Amino acid sequence: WWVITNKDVPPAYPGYLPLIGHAHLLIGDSINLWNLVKMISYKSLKAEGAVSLWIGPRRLYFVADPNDFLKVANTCFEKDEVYEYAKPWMGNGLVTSDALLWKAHRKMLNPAFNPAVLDGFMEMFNSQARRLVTSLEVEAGRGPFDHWAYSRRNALETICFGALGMDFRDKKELFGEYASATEELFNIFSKRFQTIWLHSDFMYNRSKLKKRQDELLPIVHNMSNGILKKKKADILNCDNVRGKEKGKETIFKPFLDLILELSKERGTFNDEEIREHIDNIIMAGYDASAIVVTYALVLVGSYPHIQEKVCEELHKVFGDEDRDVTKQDLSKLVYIDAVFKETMRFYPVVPVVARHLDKDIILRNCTLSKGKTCILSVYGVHRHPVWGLDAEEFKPERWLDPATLPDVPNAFAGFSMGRRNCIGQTYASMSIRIILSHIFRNYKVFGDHTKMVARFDVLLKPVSGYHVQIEKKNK
Ligand code: HEM
Repeated sequence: WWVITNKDVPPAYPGYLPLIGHAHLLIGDSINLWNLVKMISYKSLKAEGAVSLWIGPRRLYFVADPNDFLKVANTCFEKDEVYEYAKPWMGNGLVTSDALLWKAHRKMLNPAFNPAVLDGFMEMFNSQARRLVTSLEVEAGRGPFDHWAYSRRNALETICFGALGMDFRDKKELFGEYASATEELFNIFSKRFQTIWLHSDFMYNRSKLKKRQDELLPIVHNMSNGILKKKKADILNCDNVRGKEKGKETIFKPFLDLILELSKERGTFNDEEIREHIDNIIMAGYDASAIVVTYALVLVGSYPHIQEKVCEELHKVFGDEDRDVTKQDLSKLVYIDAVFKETMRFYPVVPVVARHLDKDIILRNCTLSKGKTCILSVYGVHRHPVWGLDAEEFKPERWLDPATLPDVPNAFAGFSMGRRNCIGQTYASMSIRIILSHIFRNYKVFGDHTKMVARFDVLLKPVSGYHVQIEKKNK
């Protein structure tokens, strides 16, 4: 009642029940959870930016206003306690670490992800994109197929090769095992969140989900431990730690090299911390990038006029040449860039992030109090009225003219916002735009995103209706 009548507090979301609050709304699978996230986002937008929710006695705020999102994201850097669920996997890597450690480690890791370092990745991004194009050949002209499986494997190879300097490209089994273990772990975290009694460690530690988690963790840790062990052995043998391709040294410097150099020179990271950073980079980077490629193909495949513009632009820049995409090409491929951004706006792969409020925050229309959880809705920000009446439409054109973009600078949150945003965003943006340039130069794509069903399983993942058909283009 206090919340309903106090104008300083975000209004309560409908459906509150005594004792359990809104926990009953969580019941169901991860498709229901996604529908719930959308409904709460729209309600928050109607309520001028935010609503209050209760999971049992725990109070949560749900914020969907762009400026409020940024204010919370840049005021409180502490992650919410749900991130603790992932700690047995990711330890104190950047995604899950507490604010104090995060500040120190992020400062040290930022240089590894800066655009100048990433320029050295161009050749590798191109050769990985070509590898994806070649692997898709078997599907050309053969009807709808699951292209996510291809882009996921390719993205995992790219992250291992580019970020960690390890060539696992011919180890099929490793990928299959690792990818299904990470998929199941995400699913376990999501189920735990949806099952209120499993929020307590006491109950969770006695559950079947925890047992399964304990079986899966060695699979994912073996991969990162293997990478670390091999890298250290290479260094001891004075083998060059730079990325190597087909026996020749390439110019890119994997992120792991920087981490290892820092620990050697300054004793900054111990082995455990390095392993945790590896787990975070792989986990945070590979599937999110693969899913964006997946959504982009379905969306562009759904709109022939958009695909035509993509192809016109590619023809203008490359003519009939099948050459690599250069940095200069990327700056000319403005429509592909618009497709990439609009895909991320339309289907945000990370639809919400959560912070723990370590201080009171005064927002435009309400005050959030210290000690509570704040869910920041990327989806809500991307559907905010600042995007105009056509916010529900997939329209890459809106990105081409500043006049058709929102007049607030914080209306895009695909990589979160503020200082604790995605460290890998330039990597993701470069690699995805290069992949799209290669795919649309080689294939015509057909899809129908209106049939797509998605689920919220930490990431926003497609469940069905996302399969596309491809036809090889005559060169
Ligand atoms: C399109 C692909 C990607 C999307 C949509 C994405 C999105 C995000 C978002 C929304 C966050 C904030 C998460 C939170 O606060 O809970 C984040 C954090 C992070 N991302 Fe990404 N990401 C992508 C690709 C990558 C790649 C390729 C890498 C690594 C190479 C990466 C590494 C990270 C790391 C390490 C963090 C934690 C940053 C910190 O807390 O300082 N991401 N990402």
